Order: sequence, then structure tokens, then C-alpha cells
Amino acid sequence: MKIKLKKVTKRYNTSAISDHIVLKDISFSIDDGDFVIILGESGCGKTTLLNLLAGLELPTSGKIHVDGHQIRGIHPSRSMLFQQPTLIPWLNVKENVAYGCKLRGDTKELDYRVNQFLELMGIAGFSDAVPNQLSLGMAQRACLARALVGHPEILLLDEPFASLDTFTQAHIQEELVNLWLSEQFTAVFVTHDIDEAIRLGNKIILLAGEPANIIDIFKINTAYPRDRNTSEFKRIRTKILERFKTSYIAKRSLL
Ligand SMILES: Nc1ncnc2c1ncn2[C@@H]1O[C@H](COP(=O)(O)OP(=O)(O)OP(=O)(O)O)[C@@H](O)[C@H]1O
Repeated sequence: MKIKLKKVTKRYNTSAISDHIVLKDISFSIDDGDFVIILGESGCGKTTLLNLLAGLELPTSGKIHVDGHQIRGIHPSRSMLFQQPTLIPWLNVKENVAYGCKLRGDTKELDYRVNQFLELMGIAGFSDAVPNQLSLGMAQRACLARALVGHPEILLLDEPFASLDTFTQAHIQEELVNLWLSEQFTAVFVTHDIDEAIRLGNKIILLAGEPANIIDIFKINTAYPRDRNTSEFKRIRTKILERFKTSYIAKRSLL
């Protein structure tokens, strides 16, 4: 699915006398099957942008189209994974994973699909466990299974691995890339971690400024898995850091 943003601005009415413009005139496009990273410092507006793509919020001005259709709200073709696991505490893992599909009446071979994704995420042995019996990593794997079981065409991920330990993070990042390669959905992944961005994305969108705008887009074509100790990885990291530094200096000189 092709996503196109045209001059998207998001403004919040924070007080009677002033508005807070978070994003201003953002334009870019995402191709079908892209793994796009939205990279920027904390508070720059990444989640706001993802919420607009999900249809959880609407732009103040500008338009977002998915395959030519303007986003006017949420849609099952777009699934979202949040920073913290969001499982329903009184349902077991299997029931949690099936929940959204059941609500929508998407029940064809649902048991089979649920088991398939639990297997893929390595938590099939915990299908009858309830969320408080799971580690954080297992709970986030269950959420990923739930996000994918309806075969969405677009998966939106809001810093989903930020609270996981380094080892679990590395495993689950690799699993996500493998799922993306096999399931062929379009991914939009928000992070402030440059290494995570380079490890996962084929396109990295750098967001900076107040209000935020795109300062650069990097395309990465190197094969997966990507080793952070290679010279190519380090070269991309340096270029991204330099780009953020230039933007920061330019912003300060305007103050
Ligand atoms: N509903 C809202 N009403 C008012 N201001 C908001 C609202 N949602 C977000 N903001 C503001 O928009 C700005 C960007 O927030 P956002 O959560 O999008 O940033 P972020 O880059 O995702 O941050 P983080 O990496 O810390 O999650 C912040 O200043 C935040 O306070």
C-alpha cells in the first residue's frame, strides 16, 4: 500500500492564548513493502505522526492518502504496536491474539492463524497463560502476534522494544525483520535509537525542529541482519548524527 502525506500540519490547542504546532507541512511518501523508520529526538512529534498514519488523530491541515484514499479514521488494514504491551489481563494469550479479529468477525481459520503466529513468535507454549505470567518480551511478542494475525497491510510501531533488555531487543528486532520479509507488509517504525533505525529500516526519515519537519531521508539497501560493527553501518550512523547536528546548529542560530 502506498502512503502519501501532503503538507501535513498538526496543531494542538494547548491554551486560550497560544497553540502548539507539533508538525508543520510534512510531505513524504512510503512505497508498498517499505520498512520506514521515523527517527528523531524525544518529544519532536514522532508519535503524533504515527497516530496520524493510524487515523487515531486527524491532521489540522494537509492530507494523508493510502492507495489514493484519504485517511479519516482507523482501519483494520493498519495495525499498531505500542511501546508497552497492551494485553487484556483476564484473557489468555491465545484469546488476546484472536481478540481484534473476533470483534471484526474475521474468524476464517482464526485458530490456525493464531497458532501460526504464536509459533512464529516462539510463545506457542504459553498460549493458555494470562498476561501477568509473561515476561515483558513475551508480552510484546504476543502483541506483535495480535497485530499481525489479521494480516494488516501496514504495521505501525511506536518504539515497541524500548523497554526491553538488550538481548530480548536484539532477538525480537531480528524476528520482526524476518516477519516483514515473509509477510510483506509495509512497516512504519518510530524510534530515537539510531542503531535500531539502521538495523531495521530500508528508509530512515529524520524528523527535527520545532515545529518538526523532515530534515533528510536515508535509503539503506544492505542485507539483513545488519552488524553495527561493519564500516558501512558506522558510516551511515556518522552521516545521520552529522545531519542532526547541522539541523540543531541551524536551529540554535535562529534563536
Ligand atoms: N493530545 C495532545 N495535546 C497537546 N499536546 C500534545 C498532545 N499529544 C502530543 N502533544 C505534544 O506534542 C509534542 C510531540 O509529542 P510526541 O509524543 O508526538 O513526541 P515523540 O517524538 O513521540 O516523543 P517521545 O519519543 O518522547 O515519545 C510534545 O510536546 C507533546 O507534549
